[in-house]
Amino acid sequence: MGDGMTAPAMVLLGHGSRDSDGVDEYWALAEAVRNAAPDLKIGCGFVELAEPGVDEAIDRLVAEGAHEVVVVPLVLLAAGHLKNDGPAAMARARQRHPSVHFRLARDLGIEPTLLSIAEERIRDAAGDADPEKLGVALIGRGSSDPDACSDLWKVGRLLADKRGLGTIEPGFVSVARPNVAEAMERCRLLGATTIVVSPFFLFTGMLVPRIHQQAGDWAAQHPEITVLGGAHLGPDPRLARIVLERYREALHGDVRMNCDLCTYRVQLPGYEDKVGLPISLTPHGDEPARGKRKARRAIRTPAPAPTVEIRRGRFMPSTKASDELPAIEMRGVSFDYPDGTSALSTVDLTIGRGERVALLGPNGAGKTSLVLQLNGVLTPSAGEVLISGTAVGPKTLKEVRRKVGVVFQDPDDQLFTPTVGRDVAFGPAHLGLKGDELKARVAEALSYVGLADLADRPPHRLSLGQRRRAAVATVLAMHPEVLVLDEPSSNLDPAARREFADLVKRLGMTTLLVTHDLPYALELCQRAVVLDHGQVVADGPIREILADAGFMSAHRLELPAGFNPLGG
Ligand SMILES: Nc1ncnc2c1ncn2[C@@H]1O[C@H](COP(=O)(O)OP(=O)(O)OP(=O)(O)O)[C@@H](O)[C@H]1O
Repeated sequence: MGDGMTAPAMVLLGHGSRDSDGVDEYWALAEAVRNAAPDLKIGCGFVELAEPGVDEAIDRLVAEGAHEVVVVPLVLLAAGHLKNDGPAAMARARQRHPSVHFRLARDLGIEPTLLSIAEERIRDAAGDADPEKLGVALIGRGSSDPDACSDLWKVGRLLADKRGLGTIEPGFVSVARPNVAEAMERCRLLGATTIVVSPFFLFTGMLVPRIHQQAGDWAAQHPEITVLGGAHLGPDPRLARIVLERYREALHGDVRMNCDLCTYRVQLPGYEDKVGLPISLTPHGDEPARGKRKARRAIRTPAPAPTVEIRRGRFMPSTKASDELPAIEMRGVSFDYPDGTSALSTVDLTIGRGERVALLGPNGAGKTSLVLQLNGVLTPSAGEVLISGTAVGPKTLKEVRRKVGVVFQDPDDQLFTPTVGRDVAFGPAHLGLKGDELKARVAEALSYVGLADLADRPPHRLSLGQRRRAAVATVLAMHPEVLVLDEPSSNLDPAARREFADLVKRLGMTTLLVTHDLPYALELCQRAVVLDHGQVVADGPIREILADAGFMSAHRLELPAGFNPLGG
């Protein structure tokens, strides 16, 4: 313990960013808060992507003697990070320091000074544009959390109210709609000839330039409209006063929108009985991420499935991949098709050895485009893909295609020779296997999938369920390290579904299951990654994701009628 500090202390909780300018702006605002309250002990910490982490910031203050700590999140609107990561940081801190009193302040929220700063940014951009012909596309981050999105609409309404700023049309750069182009289009349809695109962001980061880029794309289609880029709020020293107000509110217990206390935080009946603690109280992970994005829901690291072992019925890869290296790692992967369609946008994804992960998302989300990066059929426009540490590229294609076995939805894409046995032999024969070794490889793969007796059968004489298992055997014969299954349950009858699920479980391999069949995904996987518009919008325990009705409908994911993901 330190010098016996008695006054309460404050932690400024930043989100962190991969963009160093965004992190610098956080530090500038922290400096402004320090200047505004020189006597207050202030710690600084981030949820992710920058250091120090919030836990470290809290521990430092406690080590210096603080026994009352107020955490003030530097976020504009309450959404996932405040509702989940803030309370999670509190819960961890309470466990580590049971004698210290922790309080979580609310978001900066809809506040007059903040509105004035936003107004100034819009006016600076608009110059002397005629207010009658002015439209403002007020762009927020976008969230699956309706509270955060609806707050942006309130901000828009308040800015439109008697300030002479013209038409204000809210929009979102990711996840939620309307998007940037749609907000601008609404301004145009309402008669604007000048549109200011104003990012309602506290700090810059990866998304503010993206807003301007999207606005630029729209402007290129509408030469008749003057489009002006506005600045985000930035570390304006006036914000320091709001931060201190939030600190005082929390200290005196008067926090009205605080999900650490909110009785409405978990609205699912029986949630805690069935699932345990709410996600906001589960550990966030051991450390802040270093330069790698963790999606909002990556709150709990799923326990990896057991390592592949030599046992009857389990599959054993021929080469032993390093246990330390993830089976799949995608770092900042973006991909555009030649016609310019953006299919993936800065995807970060790490899948550990032995994990079974469901890749979910609505039609057109980018699932297939992602899968095809894993075996080098498509090449990222930016970023990189590593399979067990091997970077996917022209020189490693052969190795990577052996390591990643993709089983397509239509087994007939993989079964094209006169007999099942020859189909299974096809890949290993190309690897150079011959004679008894090749025969043994085929027999082994067929026995894993329960088709040992059908090696001489023509594939078209098998049932769909058998053909799908035969397709799995064709990739198992290559001794892959990763299995990718594309819609494996489609069109299977209940018995064949069950047999296939049993096979996947028995193989115990690192598996990426791409599917719209959510109950099947829940049965086979503990973790889900949700893609939408080419971005990872959730990554975490599948049960919690499927149980989040708001999130699910925001991403056009529907459970079958009457299916309760929390049951059983
Ligand atoms: N060959 C292509 N050329 C141009 N755009 C493409 C091509 N293939 C896919 N896209 C576009 O890329 C985006 C992602 O498509 P993708 O097929 O990866 O999605 P998906 O999640 O697999 O969809 P689904 O669930 O319907 O199979 C979509 O906007 C789609 O229209």
